Amino acid sequence: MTPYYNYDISLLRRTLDACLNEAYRYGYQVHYALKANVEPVILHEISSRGFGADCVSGWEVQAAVENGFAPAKVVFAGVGKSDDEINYALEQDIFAFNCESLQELEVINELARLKDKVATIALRINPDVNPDTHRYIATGQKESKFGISYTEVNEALDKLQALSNLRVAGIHFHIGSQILDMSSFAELAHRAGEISDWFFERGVAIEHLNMGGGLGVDYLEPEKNPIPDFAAYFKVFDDNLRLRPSQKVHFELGRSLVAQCCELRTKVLITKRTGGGANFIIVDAGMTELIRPALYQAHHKIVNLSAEGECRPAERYYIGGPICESSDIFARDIEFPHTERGDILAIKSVGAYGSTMASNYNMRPLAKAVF
Ligand SMILES: Cc1ncc(COP(=O)(O)O)c(C=O)c1O
Ligand SMILES: N[C@@H](CCCC[NH3+])C(=O)O
Repeated sequence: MTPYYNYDISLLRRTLDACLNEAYRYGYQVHYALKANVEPVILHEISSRGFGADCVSGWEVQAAVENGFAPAKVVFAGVGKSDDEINYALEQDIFAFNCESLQELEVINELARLKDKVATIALRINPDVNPDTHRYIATGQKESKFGISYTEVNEALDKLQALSNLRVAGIHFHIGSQILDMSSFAELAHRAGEISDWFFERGVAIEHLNMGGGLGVDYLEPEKNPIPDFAAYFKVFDDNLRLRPSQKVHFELGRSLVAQCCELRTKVLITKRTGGGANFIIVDAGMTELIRPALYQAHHKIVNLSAEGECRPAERYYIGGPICESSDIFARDIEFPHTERGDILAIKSVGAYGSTMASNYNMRPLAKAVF
């Protein structure tokens, strides 16, 4: 039955409660970013606690609504939304569209007009903050494809005068993912306050400031730090984000809520030595179940469950999957207990961007989940 995703629902619940306790302290609303994980069991755990949803496609909006998230707490971002996706979200009366370009403002306005509706929107503004993370998952520098740039905000305001089927209620930011350096969030909070003031000075009352997501997790020592430091994270915003009366702050957290509650269990198929002398373990999971190492050189801790409680000598190993790609490698030259064909390994911290980024490449079936 390997490979399969093995979930720890108790850890998920503790993580969600820790997040909510800290967010409530400041009256913050957290929307769960569905792109991280869309297992219905997981979605129900999250929606039943009152989290909102952050979606990046019409299908995610549908999954959110079908799995208990209130449409009035759904936000819909995305640099390219199709008319069908926008129409579906309009019919659901979602909380806000996070708009990422001037052209998108016109498109949503027109589709709302055809339905005789007024769509609530937030402008996703690219704050030009460059966090310390892999360049493929940084999203808020000025070269990024996401959001409306600083230089276009004046033009956006002019355009909005004529778009009577839109109501601008918020501003939205998302600087990237797997960010552990709180100073990037402090910089974002300052920038967001300045931008909100800029709108007020021009007669646009910003009701909500959406800070996006991005809080990172400990991939090196997941057992030591299973629950991210939500207290420090929200405090940075409380300390650095200057609010006007009645303004609300929203977040879109994905990884930090679900990454640690799942491991990928996989069986050793082959052990072999390459011509270059590398000692290889080939397992039955591959980049089809977890693409993060191949795509971002991401590190995931791996343990040999079969060796637990045994006294096996340590060796140096490469651990890879069966996929016909040289990048299908989970770990390179790591110290690991002596491993044999048939052993079961656990690849940790795969609850976020594991199953949602899975593929059928090499005609492999999607792996099952066990809770
Ligand atoms: C717009 C937006 N919001 C929220 C998230 C969730 O990010 P994370 O999983 O890092 O919290 C992402 C993904 O990076 C995103 O693109
Ligand atoms: N998929 C990425 C994060 C990007 C999230 C979407 N903006 C990861 O696995 O780390």
